[in-house]
Amino acid sequence: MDYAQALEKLSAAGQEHAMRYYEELDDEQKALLLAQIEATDFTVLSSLQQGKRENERGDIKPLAAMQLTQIEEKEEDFRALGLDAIKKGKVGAVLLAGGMGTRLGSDEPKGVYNIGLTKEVFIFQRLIENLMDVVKEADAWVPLYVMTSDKNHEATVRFLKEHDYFGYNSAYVTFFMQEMAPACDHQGKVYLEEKWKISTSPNGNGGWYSSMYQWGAARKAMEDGVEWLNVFAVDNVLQRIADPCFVGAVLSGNYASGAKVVRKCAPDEKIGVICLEDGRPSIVEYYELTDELMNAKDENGDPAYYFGVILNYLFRIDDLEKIRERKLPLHIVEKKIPYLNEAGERVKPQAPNGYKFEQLVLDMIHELDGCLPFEVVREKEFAPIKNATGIDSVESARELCKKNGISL
Ligand SMILES: CC(=O)N[C@H]1[C@@H](OP(=O)(O)O)O[C@H](CO)[C@@H](O)[C@@H]1O
Repeated sequence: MDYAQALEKLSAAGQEHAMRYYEELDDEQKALLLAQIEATDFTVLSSLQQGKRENERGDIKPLAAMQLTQIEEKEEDFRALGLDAIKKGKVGAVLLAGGMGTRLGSDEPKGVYNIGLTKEVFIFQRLIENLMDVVKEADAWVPLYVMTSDKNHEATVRFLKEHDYFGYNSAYVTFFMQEMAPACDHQGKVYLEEKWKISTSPNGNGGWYSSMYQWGAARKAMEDGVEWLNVFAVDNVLQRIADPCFVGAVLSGNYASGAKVVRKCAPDEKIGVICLEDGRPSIVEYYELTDELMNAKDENGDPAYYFGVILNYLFRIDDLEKIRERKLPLHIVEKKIPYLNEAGERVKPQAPNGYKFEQLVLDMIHELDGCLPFEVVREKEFAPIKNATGIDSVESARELCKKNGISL
């Protein structure tokens, strides 16, 4: 893309200011900026300019989960079915690791964070050790796809190589990168992070399959005979991955997808709740949950929206392929975005100064025809690390690891 084409693209989106330092740049910087303008989808910004700040939700109703007692009754059959699929190489695992450890006070990829007390225990290591349990049980490697981002790709690949993938067979590890979306001020104008670089951030965890496809990793998975993908977050160190029982339950019910859920520990716990939206499975994220939904009760007096997702989903690739071209809703999130001011100086804002645009994995569930909410024991499977201390922190996760006999 040359200067004139870039300017035309920017003008059409009302973003000409992104080239205001162009004349000051050297040739390499000019080329970088032009390439970024070519690659960036500015149409996401129009949702803000049209004044659409929030997702409009449909008619929300409760959705029953398959509960622990029901699972226990069929556990043996589910496990056998799941293990068979894993042995045949039909189940892959997708680690969503595009994020940084910023909230933990680290400048490194989140998975590189060491939660050990007496020895090094990195988040990535914990997750790989969990997956190894299944590899041993099935006596088969589970293909592992690791999603990184522009912010952490090299550091992640280097770290895992240096640690010899914590014993995982590297022939079964594939990396792909998450796409980025521009970040803008409250008026919808993109920020610059350098004179030659527009501020961008990872486009949310809903972009994982299209990124996996664009990088050729999805095609490779299909060619290798993978039929199901277990997507999971980097931050839950008790995460059971490619869990044979969960896989078997989803397969036996012939669902397009499954979601591991836990009973919420408080009405305002920060997890998304599984529900029906206009008759289809869906998830309302915690920051979009209204007081009415939060406090609704069922006929037994229990919370009507009791089950929250732990960001561990199983998807059938055939069904993902059907929805790959569909546009997922955009969630507009207010954030602190470092930027260059009028004088060209770098500013690290203390308060939110603009928006990032994200697609969310939970919206993929709504696009699919079916989803099995599958209850798990939270003390055994849910130890998310979001903060350094307090709720959902390194500290609380360590406690839970200890209770599960994991030495740190
Ligand atoms: C978009 C998305 O997937 N959000 C997830 C994710 O939220 P965070 O904002 O990253 O804490 O993790 C939660 C579980 O820890 C899950 O309940 C929620 O739905």
